[in-house]
Amino acid sequence: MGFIMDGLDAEDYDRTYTDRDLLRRILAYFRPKLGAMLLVATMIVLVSAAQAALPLLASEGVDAIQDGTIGGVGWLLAAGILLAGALSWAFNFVRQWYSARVTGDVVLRLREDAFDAVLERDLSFYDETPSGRIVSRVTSDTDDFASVSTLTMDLISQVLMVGFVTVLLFLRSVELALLTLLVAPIVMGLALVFRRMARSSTRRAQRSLSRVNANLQETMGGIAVAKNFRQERQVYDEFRPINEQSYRVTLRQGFVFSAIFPLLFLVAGLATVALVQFGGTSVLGGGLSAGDWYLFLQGVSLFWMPLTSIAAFWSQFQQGLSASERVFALIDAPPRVSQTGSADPGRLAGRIEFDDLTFGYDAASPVLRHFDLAIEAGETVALVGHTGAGKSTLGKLITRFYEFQEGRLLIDGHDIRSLDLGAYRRQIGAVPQAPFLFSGTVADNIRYPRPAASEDEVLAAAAAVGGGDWIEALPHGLETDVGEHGRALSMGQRQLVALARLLIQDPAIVVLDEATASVDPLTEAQIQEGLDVVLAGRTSIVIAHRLSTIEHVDRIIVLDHGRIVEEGGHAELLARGGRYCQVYNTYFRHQSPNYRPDTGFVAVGEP
Ligand SMILES: Nc1ncnc2c1ncn2[C@@H]1O[C@H](COP(=O)(O)OP(=O)(O)OP(=O)(O)O)[C@@H](O)[C@H]1O
Repeated sequence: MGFIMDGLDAEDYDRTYTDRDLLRRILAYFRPKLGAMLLVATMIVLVSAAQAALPLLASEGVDAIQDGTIGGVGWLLAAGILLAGALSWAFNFVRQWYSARVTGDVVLRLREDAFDAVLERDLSFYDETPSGRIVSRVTSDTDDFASVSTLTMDLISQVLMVGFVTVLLFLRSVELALLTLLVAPIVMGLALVFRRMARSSTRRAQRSLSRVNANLQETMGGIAVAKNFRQERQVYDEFRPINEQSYRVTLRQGFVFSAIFPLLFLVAGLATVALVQFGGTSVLGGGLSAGDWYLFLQGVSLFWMPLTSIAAFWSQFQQGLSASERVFALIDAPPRVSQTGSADPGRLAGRIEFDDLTFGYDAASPVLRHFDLAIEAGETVALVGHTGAGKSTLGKLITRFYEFQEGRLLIDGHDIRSLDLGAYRRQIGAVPQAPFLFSGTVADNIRYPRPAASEDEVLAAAAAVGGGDWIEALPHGLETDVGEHGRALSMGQRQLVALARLLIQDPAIVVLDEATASVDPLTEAQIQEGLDVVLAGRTSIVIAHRLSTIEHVDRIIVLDHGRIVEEGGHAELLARGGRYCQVYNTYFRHQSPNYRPDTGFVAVGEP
């Protein structure tokens, strides 16, 4: 199937539930709504009885016409039909209203649970799963699930009506009733065969849709870059096959679903022909009244409607089932980061020790092998090294976003796995290269880690960073709106906000991925001053990209392919002429204020 199925594989955490498990999970969501469900069930019975009464009354009318008594009972029958219609409408209204409420409440809970599960996932989950796919599970999949419950109630109502009609038919003529029923197993058999095909094609259609979503999400996220490089065409070319795949998979699904109808109608048509033939002959022979025959012909259409609609709804039903499967898989995905204890770490001093630690994003190809490193409490360490050396990886392990495979990671001498994760993370301040700001004001963003922080605290934090001059440059000071993702602020200003935010958080350990984007010298100086304030008294691990940082830290650690190849102070390492000098020549030399092109190289000795 090649192209059509490319990229539609399950996510790592996807699983297939048995129908029983799935049903049990779904029912668990409905259980708290038992009262409303009972009311809906009662309404369903009443609606079905009222609807089944209609053909019965009409058949009485036909009989009355035949034996000439219609003049006497006609108005009574007409009133009865009117009443049955009105009651059926009223019961149906109550049923629809309550079932909409039940469904709405269930989707509300399911969506909350799914969103909760998403928030609980480790960062590794977000690295591996495109955000569009996650969004698709929380939104459209839960919607599809809602349609299952609505359909289930519709189906129950129809099946009940079939029950009433069947009883009526048997009361009138056992042979004709048996003839009508004879076809039911054939239809059910067809529906069962169809079930399996429908479920897998639906699952693929949903995956292809979430692929479209993921692509759109990524495109929107990087639209500025795409436009900058005039890559709109390439973006379009990437989108086209994904969209086309979704089209083909959906078409295939449509084909599978439409194949069942002609078959069902054929079987239904044959059964009706037989009834017309047998019934007609019986009426002529006097074995059956015209009214009964009419009832059978009406009954058979009432009887067929639910069966064909089961098949018609099957697509949505399957869609809903596999949607619920996808939502439950998201909710049930086991965490990668597993804590063995929940000890309260108290206020951390901040000593960090990697002890013979082995870690790989993929366990088969470790990034760190038997890695040892001790960072003392309050020490500021700069990690340097070529791209892919493992600098960010160390940060991700300290922030406990990833689970390592072997060895130990000790925080103040305690195994990191034994700590209460929430309490531990609250004491870790992580600043990514491009700090993320939420929509709102600068003050809101500074206050983010501690919403209860007072205005004065926010102002003090902002003022402590870079002398606070930067606040005056903002159009409305701390009340300036930062725009979506902080786009209304310059890169430098966003970094200053992130530093002030750290002061409000007051973490014991800071993991800072320095921005590579260059900022003007004034902002650079403000950031440096801000860093001095923010990092003072805390253990700091800086993935260093700025010369001024590496000149000031307590210790520089040079990483290469996940190993420490050199460590020490800036001057000491420069004098040594080793690996640090290579890194320095490549990344830091040109940042010196006295830099002239092709100057400032530090001699590197033979390794
Ligand atoms: N989420 C991930 N999944 C799989 N492999 C990853 C992931 N993140 C990093 N890696 C791999 O791990 C290795 C170390 O990456 P890491 O990001 O730690 O390097 P780095 O030194 O921080 O590089 P840079 O300076 O470019 O950020 C690289 O080979 C990289 O390809």
